[in-house]
Amino acid sequence: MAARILAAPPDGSRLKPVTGAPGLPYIGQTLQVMRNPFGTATKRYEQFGPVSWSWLLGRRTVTVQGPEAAEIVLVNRDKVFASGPAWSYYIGPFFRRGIMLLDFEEHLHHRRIMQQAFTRDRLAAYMAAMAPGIGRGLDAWTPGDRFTVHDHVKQLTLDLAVDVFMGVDLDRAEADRINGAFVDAVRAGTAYVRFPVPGLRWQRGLRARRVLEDFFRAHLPAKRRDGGDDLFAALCQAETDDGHRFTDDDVVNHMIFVLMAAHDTTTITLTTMAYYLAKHPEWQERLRDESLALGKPVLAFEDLDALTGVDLVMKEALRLVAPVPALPRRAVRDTEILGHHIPAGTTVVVPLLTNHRMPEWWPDPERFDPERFARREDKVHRYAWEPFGGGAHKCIGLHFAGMQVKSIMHQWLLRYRWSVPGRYTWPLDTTSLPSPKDGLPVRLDPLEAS
Ligand code: HEM
Repeated sequence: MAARILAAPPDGSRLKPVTGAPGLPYIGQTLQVMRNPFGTATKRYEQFGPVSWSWLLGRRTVTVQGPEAAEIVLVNRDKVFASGPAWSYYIGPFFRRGIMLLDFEEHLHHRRIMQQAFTRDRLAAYMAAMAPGIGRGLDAWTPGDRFTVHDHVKQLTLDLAVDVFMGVDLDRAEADRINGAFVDAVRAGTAYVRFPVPGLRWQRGLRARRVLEDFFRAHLPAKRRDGGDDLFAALCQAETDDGHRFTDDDVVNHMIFVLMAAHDTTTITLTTMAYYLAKHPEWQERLRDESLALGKPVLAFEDLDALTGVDLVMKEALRLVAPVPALPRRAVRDTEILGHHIPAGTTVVVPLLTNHRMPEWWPDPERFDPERFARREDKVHRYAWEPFGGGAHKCIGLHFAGMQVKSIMHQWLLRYRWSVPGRYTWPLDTTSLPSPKDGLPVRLDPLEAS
């Protein structure tokens, strides 16, 4: 494909233009990137280096590969890369006014209030609150030959979110309705047709947003009145030292966003861990031995650092399959990245999914090798391993995520052993957030019987 420049650098600037093989206007490389993100990224890097452009989902998009460029964009020293306008293009109608869609002063204001819902004491309370739900959820799993991990884990994390985040009792039908709305809202972000057509992703996303807003608005007055240990109550009560609080609209918008941010990402992490632990039974046994050695049916806050194996496997799973595959930003002024001219208004994308498998930064990147984190291969660059992003928008829930993933994995390892046939390779769908097309069917055996 013919190489073309994005825009000529200003005269006398000594900057280089961004080059790329943009493809057809609007569509460009969308299909290639979604269907084969790794192959497409490698080819691009070989041809154009770390900074290149193409049409992607209707936008002229600069993709910056590798940790050096990622650091420039995410750390954002000159406040030139805005998150809101970039993310809004993909998910704005469904997740508007979520914290990730706010920028600069306003973002900082909301982030300082939200931080109150993620203090150490709050985290310890969430962790204690989720333990019984994890046990109940896992006990309800039916062992067998074709147990679909992804679907069951998604159900479990949603049920936990209802418990720990919302603190409300929902019957199965209502929980399913809310889960369905989240699924539709997330999938709408990567719709090819980006306006409402009945039955297509975009329209389903808009309908889902209404369902979620009505749901949280209906529960809000009681939550403000009664308080509680859940995240919903925490957001209602959160107050900074100088007395700033969230309005009702803020609480609804943040709840919708945080639930989405929390439940899909941990589901993908656990599913990826389960896949590699099925492919590498020696690792599954090592983790199980550690959990057995702990001698506790339920993981406590102070045990989080004790399970070193699960920590390594979680990190490696997040490297191999970054649950948030790419982070978009919009340049609000003319700027530069690694000596390339980026005109104001350009969408810039940091591709976490493919950055984590660059052979330039990771030895044998396709290999599942959790020990690489014990050897600290990630130290090659601060942004080589970046599943939680970085800078002002760095994941506010990263400790929560670790806590939830480890709590679930601990109880899971103590109850079940799981396996896949030796020749099985999962079909990873990368057209939205990454997930296995087949739901990851495994053979699940109760521990005492296997
Ligand atoms: C393994 C699980 C998770 C992963 C991989 C993950 C990843 C990320 C990433 C990459 C971002 C940055 C987005 C950007 O810069 O554009 C982010 C932001 C965010 N995450 Fe997570 N996340 C996870 C779990 C969670 C959980 C459990 C919660 C809440 C309990 C959460 C809440 C948020 C929020 C609120 C933001 C926006 C922060 C801001 O804009 O200031 N995440 N997450």
